[in-house]
Amino acid sequence: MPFFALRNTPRHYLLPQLKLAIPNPYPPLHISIIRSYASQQGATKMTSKIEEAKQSAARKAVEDHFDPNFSYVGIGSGTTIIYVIEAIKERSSNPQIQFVPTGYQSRQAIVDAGLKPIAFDSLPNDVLLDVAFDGADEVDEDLNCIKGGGACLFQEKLVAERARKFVCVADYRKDQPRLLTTWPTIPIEIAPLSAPVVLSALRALGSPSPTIRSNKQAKAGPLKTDQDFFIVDAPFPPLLLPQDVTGSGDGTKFGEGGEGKWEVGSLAKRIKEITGVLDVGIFWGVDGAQALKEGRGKGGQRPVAVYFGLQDGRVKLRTVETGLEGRILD
Ligand SMILES: O=C[C@H](O)[C@H](O)[C@H](O)COP(=O)(O)O
Repeated sequence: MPFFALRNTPRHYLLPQLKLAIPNPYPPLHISIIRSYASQQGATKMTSKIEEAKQSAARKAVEDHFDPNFSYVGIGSGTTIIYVIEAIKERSSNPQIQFVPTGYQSRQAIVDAGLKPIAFDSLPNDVLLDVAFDGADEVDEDLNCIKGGGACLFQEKLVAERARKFVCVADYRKDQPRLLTTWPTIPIEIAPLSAPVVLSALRALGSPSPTIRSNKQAKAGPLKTDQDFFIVDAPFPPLLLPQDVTGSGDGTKFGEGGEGKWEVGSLAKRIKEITGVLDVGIFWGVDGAQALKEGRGKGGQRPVAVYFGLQDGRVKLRTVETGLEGRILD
């Protein structure tokens, strides 16, 4: 079904319809041969398409939001941010710029690129970062993000909130109408001792099977974050936006967990309230531009702009103004 045909459909009805069935064009006998060849070829092609998409989005984001005269720049974590650093290096050799990392990997990447790192807690009190760049695991229509797929979220949130603007860079897979459309779980950083309490609180909120993330080798036990904490991955049904939420006939507010349905902000708040939770991998609320306008003296968790690298090499920019459709950049 073409997307434009769905545009007037209320979003919470639309989500299940996006799971399209793809017919198999090959007869059964040929399937295994084709599969092994295609999976090798396909995986390589797919990976390079994704990497190209990340790189072109990073280039555009840096072109639009980085100025070599900046003093402080936040650098997120993950695979996409490496292309951001690369693009910054191409544009600037100003040794005065200080780069604020969001964890171990991020700091290493800054140092490896020959840039100057400064720890978050060494920043002068009155300083706001000129910009913070970071990736995301999924971004919804209102630019709320899921982050923490690579186990970094707490420091990323600190840095995003300390920046005048958070600019997000991602590939086409992350561009979705609602959070938890294709990304399956909400990453949550917790104190190890609180694990049983947090898991049962999450079940009570409607998450069917929250799990503690393991290291790649399961025998190495739970994965530890940069804070030496655990990550819990909690599945929930796709998250609603405020515009999806309507009062139901019996006076209960839709989006507060009834029938397992949650609105983004309501769920983020409820999870954050659980004792033992350091932070939640939902970046929501005001963005940097709104926060500064309201005189909050700090930035916001939500990006002011998201650059998505597309499969065809172009880049799509989404802001609150462009809506889900976004704007294709030249
Ligand atoms: O935990 C990791 C961070 O939140 C990343 O920014 C996020 O997972 C996106 O990572 P990538 O750029 O590798 O897709």
